[in-house]
Amino acid sequence: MLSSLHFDHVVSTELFLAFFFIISRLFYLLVVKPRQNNLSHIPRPNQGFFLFRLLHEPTVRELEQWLDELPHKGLIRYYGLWNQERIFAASPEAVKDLLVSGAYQFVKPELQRLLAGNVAAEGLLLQEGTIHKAARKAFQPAFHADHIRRAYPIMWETAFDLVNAVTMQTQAQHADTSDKTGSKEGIGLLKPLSAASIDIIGRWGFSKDFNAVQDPSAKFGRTYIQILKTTKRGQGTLHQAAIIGPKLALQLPLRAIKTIRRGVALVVKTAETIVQEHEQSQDTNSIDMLGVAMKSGHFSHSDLVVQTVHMLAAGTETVSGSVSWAIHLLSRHPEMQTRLREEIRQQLPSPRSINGHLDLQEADFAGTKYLDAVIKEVLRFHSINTILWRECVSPARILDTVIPVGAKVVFSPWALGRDPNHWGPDARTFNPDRWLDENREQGVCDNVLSFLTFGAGPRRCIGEQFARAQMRCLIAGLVGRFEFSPLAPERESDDGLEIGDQAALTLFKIFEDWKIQATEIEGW
Ligand code: HEM
Repeated sequence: MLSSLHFDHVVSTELFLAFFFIISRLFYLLVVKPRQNNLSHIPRPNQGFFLFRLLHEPTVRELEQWLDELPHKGLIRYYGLWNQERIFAASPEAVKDLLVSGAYQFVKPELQRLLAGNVAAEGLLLQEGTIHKAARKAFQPAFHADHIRRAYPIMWETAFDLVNAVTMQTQAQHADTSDKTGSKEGIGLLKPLSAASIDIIGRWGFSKDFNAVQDPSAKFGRTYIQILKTTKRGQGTLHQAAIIGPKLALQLPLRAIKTIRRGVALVVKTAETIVQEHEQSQDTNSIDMLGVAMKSGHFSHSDLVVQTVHMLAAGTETVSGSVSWAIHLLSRHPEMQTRLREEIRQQLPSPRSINGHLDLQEADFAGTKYLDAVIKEVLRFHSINTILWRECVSPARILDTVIPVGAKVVFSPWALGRDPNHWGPDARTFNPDRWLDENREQGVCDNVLSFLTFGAGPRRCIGEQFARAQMRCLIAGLVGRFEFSPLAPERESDDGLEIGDQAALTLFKIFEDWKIQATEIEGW
């Protein structure tokens, strides 16, 4: 009896100590640690009592609001999930210190490496230091202007496939509604757009025809679209995963995680086959992206497999998402859409008219000034990357502030690209003409580092010109042939929060059920 009492006493003391330890640890992590650095001079917005926002990670909307309302000298400090401190590089000068001079002192944080590494593999985007520098140098020739120029016929051919796929959807929709009320259901554009970006990188990058647009049931394209697809429920799960920590979340027996793992296994297997085929090929003049990277002699077999998986991820959703934004915005501005269609029809041959050899070249776009202005404006107004992250790994300076090791620093292509301080009072208006107006004071913006849609410095997007070229072809094909209009204009806005998830950690993810009305316009 006595020993049992003694045992109970010991257990309850241990429980009490464990409880006390957990509470003090939490108190230290949540309350003491966030205040333990010398960054308190950086202005901070009023975010309310910390217990009420413990599970909230501020969205790009909040960053934009703080840019407007909080007097600052280029840095803003705020608290995110679990009261963890973030330093927001809020001016082009601060961004320069972060991304240009401090490119290798600020690395991609663990969260991003874990999430991206599970889908996109540890390729160029996630490599650091000297390993990154050498890999980047080896890849650079593959993205040279001459090499991108050769991609135009491939991209135009894919745009042609895309136009046909959308035509089939609109015809099927008409057949469905012909005997009913004629109600508008719209078509889903995201899937064929994702398929087009998969086909383009397959054909240009790896000499591989995934045939994802023409055959939506083809296994590779179908699986890849499934991995990257975004639903409201899926985004909810992702937010919960961020709360409990991605390491733990990735171990949970969730259906979404199993689907992603299965999908990624197929992608890795496909990449392995692609690399093997290249290694066995007798064609020593191979000029696709992988062939050029192989010629550098820098990469081992397994490096090439990783980089192949990686390029597929980096170069698909970003492009399909940005084209989706373009179509959404043009659908809301019919006068701009008509002007663009007229230019496309005047300057470019219809994909239908060039039977057999769809041989469009970069030079054909010499006269499409308005198309290029629309693309620039879409990329500025709706950067697909909302907030990007860094972690300080060696003491560094941003402006006049010493940033301690371990600090999380963010920059926001979305918010800075729409900041009236750098783009003028109409910064939050979609206006492609700003890129054509030679009379604008100070040019389009006062500092090139206010445009961060492709990042900046030595880690700037290597695929930028390839992405811009794809946008030219895909938008020209679609707008040349179809008139797009919103399904429910009264519920939509240029900001487009209804078509995707702005709270996603890095990318603005377009929902797979986003629909739009498309009508074929004869004559091209
Ligand atoms: C509209 C389309 C695209 C956008 C908006 C975009 C945006 C970006 C941004 C912002 C970064 C820098 C990320 C950071 O600093 O944290 C980046 C890096 C990168 N992008 Fe893109 N990208 C696009 C298309 C592409 C394409 C088509 C490819 C390749 C096929 C590609 C490959 C990469 C790679 C490999 C990196 C890492 C570069 C490095 O760290 O050296 N991207 N991209």
